[in-house]
Amino acid sequence: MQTKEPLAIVWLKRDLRLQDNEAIFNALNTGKKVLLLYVFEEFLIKDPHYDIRHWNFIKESIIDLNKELIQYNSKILAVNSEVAATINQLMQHYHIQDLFSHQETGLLCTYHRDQKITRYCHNNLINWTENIWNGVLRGVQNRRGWVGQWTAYMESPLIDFNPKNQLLTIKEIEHLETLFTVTDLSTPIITPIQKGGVTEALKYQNTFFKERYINYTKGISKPELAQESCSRLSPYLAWGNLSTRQVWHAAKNIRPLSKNKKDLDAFTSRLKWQAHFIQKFEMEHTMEDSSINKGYHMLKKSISVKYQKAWQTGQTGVPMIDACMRCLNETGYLNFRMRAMIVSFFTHLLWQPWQDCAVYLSKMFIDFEPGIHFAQVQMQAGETGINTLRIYNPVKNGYEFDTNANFIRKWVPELAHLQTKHIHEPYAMTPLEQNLFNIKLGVDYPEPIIDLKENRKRASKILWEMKNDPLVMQENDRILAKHTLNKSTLNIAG
Ligand SMILES: Cc1cc2nc3c(=O)[nH]c(=O)nc-3n(C[C@H](O)[C@H](O)[C@H](O)COP(=O)(O)OP(=O)(O)OC[C@H]3O[C@@H](n4cnc5c(N)ncnc54)[C@H](O)[C@@H]3O)c2cc1C
Repeated sequence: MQTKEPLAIVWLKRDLRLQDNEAIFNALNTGKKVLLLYVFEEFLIKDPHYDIRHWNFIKESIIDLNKELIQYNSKILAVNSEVAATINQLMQHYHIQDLFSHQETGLLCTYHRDQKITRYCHNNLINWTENIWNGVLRGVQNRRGWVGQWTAYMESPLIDFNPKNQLLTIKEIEHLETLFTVTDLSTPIITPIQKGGVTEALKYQNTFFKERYINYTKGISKPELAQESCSRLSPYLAWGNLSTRQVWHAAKNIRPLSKNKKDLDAFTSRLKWQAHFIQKFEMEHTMEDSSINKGYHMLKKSISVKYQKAWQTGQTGVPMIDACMRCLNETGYLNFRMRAMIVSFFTHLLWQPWQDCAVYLSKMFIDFEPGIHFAQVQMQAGETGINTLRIYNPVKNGYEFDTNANFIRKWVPELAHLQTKHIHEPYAMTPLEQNLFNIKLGVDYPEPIIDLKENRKRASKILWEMKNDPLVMQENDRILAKHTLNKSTLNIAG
């Protein structure tokens, strides 16, 4: 009987890079032949949190990796299948005892899939080694010592990619492809959404550290300026084209000569927030569809399809909200403050459940990262109990952060010809002014779908009262004990 050649498999997920990839490093360390595998899983493709834009980003990332892998005469095996079924097929040709991947802090459906894979590996005598993802720790009960461990992880050396002829060759992979439905990796060439891949990620990183970061704090809340002055690294971090540790090291390297250390430090502190929120989700996975503070489970809101549709499509009659939603739908990006504002509008002013808004936004954000996303949506909805309740006034935010209304002009072109004050508050125009400026509210642009002042009052009253509810307060203590960090440790200096 012919013996099969041993093969170690790297199951790529949200770690679509070769450098500083511990799963690949560990697989190569076995000394065996190594296959890099990406499985496009049907259950995830169909999951309501995901959109075609995410799968295109992943495909672009794989194409980019394949370009890099040509020099090693290899490529990624990308198939439409299930992970266990894929390994089963591969076992027809190879002796498989080793599977490597990063730990995933993902949706409940990926947790259940991982439980299945654990059983599968156990039954098939496969060792599944999962390594830490960006400093997020598994199985911890509280945050004692967390910052120290996270910092030590970030400060540790980057891992080099050095395959020494171990990767399966292109020819061998093409032979394997005959066993599978191979994924069609083609994607639209021109798109307003950030493209995936390490090459793109490095372009954003390099331009940011070269000059863009200088305006980081000045621009972070402004929807137009933030597009330039923020790093725009979030999708590359979320899908792992870059590890957080790579970005951390790059920031540290330029710091000694930087004349804008304040901006640089404001940026690197966000990298710590990233892990902080994902860690929270890792320790509180029910946050995907229930409020972390159980006291808010009694808060019931009735669903309005009309309101939700108007919000999703940017037709609420509140220009700043409509501009944000249209921009997000088209580009997959919004800066932090505007994300917070659209959540507040949906949950407070439209009085809709945060869960519905979380699902829609996860589809639209090209950087959808479950750990950050659910925690942030709940925080902005005011359902954590421990955070300050903020009900954003979209008109005030418009005047403050889009002072000349350029952002609204761009995304709500039907208002572009108006004077700035009318762009911010078109509903305040008299019939005579509407006539004069050639616009008819309710025809050319919607009247506001709600009364901003009244709805704000209602939300404020209910949510402030709930803060004193005994269960909310009891839950506050639990959350603080389990998840909070010393505030000063969230800022890094030097
Ligand atoms: C309702 C809501 C949902 C969000 N959902 C996501 C999400 O799914 N994925 C995601 O990456 N970010 C999310 N954020 C956080 C933040 O808005 C984005 O990370 C940021 O706008 C991305 O742009 P950037 O890469 O230019 O950020 P930069 O300001 O340049 O920050 C650098 C990196 O730090 C991390 N970061 C920045 N701000 C935060 C924050 N407040 N909390 C945690 N990490 C942060 C991100 O990884 C980001 O790429 C959400 C915020 C809100 C209010």
